[in-house]
Amino acid sequence: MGLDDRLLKAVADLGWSQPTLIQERAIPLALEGKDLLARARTGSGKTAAYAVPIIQRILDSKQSVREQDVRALILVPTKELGQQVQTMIRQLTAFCSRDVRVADISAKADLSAQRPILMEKPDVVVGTPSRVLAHLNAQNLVLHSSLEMLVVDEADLLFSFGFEADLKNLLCHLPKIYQSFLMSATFTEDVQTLKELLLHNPVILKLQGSQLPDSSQLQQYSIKCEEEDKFLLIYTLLKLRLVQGKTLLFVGEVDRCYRLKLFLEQFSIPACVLNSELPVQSRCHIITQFNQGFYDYIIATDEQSLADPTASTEKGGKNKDKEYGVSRGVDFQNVANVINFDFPTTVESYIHRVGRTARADNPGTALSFIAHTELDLLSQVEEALMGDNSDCALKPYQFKMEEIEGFRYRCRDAMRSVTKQAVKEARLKEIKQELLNSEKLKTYFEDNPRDLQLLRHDKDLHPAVIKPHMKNVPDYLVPETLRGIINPLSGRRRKRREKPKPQGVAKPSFKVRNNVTKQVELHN
Ligand SMILES: Nc1ncnc2c1ncn2[C@@H]1O[C@H](COP(=O)(O)OP(=O)(O)OP(=O)(O)O)[C@@H](O)[C@H]1O
Repeated sequence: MGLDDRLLKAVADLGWSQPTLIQERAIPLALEGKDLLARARTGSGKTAAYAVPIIQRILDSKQSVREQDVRALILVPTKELGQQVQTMIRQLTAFCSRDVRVADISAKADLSAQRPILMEKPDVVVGTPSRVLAHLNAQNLVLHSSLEMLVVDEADLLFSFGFEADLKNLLCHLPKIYQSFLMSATFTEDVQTLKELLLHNPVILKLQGSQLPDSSQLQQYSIKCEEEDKFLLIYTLLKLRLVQGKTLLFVGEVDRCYRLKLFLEQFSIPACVLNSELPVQSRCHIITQFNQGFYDYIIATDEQSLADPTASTEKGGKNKDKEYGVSRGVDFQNVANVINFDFPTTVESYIHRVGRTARADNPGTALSFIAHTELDLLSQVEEALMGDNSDCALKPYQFKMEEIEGFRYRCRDAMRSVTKQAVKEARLKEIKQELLNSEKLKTYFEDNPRDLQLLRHDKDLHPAVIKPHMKNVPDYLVPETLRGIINPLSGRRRKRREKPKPQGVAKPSFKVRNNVTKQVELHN
């Protein structure tokens, strides 16, 4: 591709031996100066597909003596994504960081606090449309003469996050001519509108019919179970370590995050929660630490309250952050499993959630619990993901619920402690805790940017109600078919003292044993 050696060295350090399909197609076209509209499935490496040519073009331009100026603007729908894009660009510019400077302004710091950063005119600015517009209006950022490249990442989400007006206003501050890239996992009407607004004669790259990797990389299962059984099943899967590797558990509402966390706590299964009420510093820290292997489980809500930005004014929603998005675009690394504890409400949401696993070339598993009220949604997802030969992407998860009946008593016992009041208290406690953490993080990381190991986010929220015996699983409760192959006692305390695991390829996730008579009939 004729890329600068410093860029190639950074790519090599990232361990990327070859470009992904979207990168192979998009980078040369972008280097030629073409506008691009790219749709590629989630996790396919879209960020580098635009970041590499941007960096290359900035490096090229630095060969002639030019004034330092903002040359590229990257618009993202969420703060999490903003931070992630900045990190990716920093990694790619590790060997030319003086020549290509990047600043992410999506975090909710004071405009005036971010002003000095923008005054230095970083080559690349990353931000949400509302944030960028605020800086443009305050004249902290001036783009009308310098901007050469504009990226709209996760373009399908920008409008649904309520950024339409901001974006249109923002365009008035841009020069007449610049190169644009629109990146999206799905082509929606909103993307079409954006295309007309931003792109001139674009090359359209529509790379994959399927929006998720195929079954050789991503295995998808569903199991029908009602409310109590969901808790029984998740407890068994996690406690008996039938689910292995880093796992994202998605629930429908913020309350449910805490309900599930408190429930698992009873069995000494630690988990972090991630939702729009937590401060952005904490959210980003949780994601970073999860990527570094500090935590095995994150219980997350996704965009439910976000699809409708007005939800932030509704009862109970006033603290929600409309620029929050966990299932969209965030690069959780080496996630072995996504579990839909509550089924998502739209097909797109399913794709974005499940797209957090099986990223790049890694394998992954998705398991969805389906209550009878969610059956219609399941059919919609199945229809949308139907393969060319009418194969259903989601296979039934063969699990003999009757074999784990013995655990029901414990499960009910634990559920009794998770009262509405306990959930309410936990929710408050967590937010207070995270606000404190967030302050600590802010000041601490200003001085120690490399040290991210300061705080944990998976501490117990309600230690008083935990009964010590619940932590262990007596042998007689373990289904005969599973005895000898699982080690429920190997777990938390010992593990937590371990050093963080090195990053690596996600391991096959759900236990498979040939000697288990169909109890866990999963991958080979
Ligand atoms: N050429 C490559 N070889 C190997 N891994 C890569 C390559 N390019 C990117 N990756 C890795 O693939 C993962 C997914 O990349 P990225 O986040 O850019 O995907 P995406 O297409 O933007 O996904 P989403 O739509 O979910 O945001 C990242 O962890 C990234 O480091």
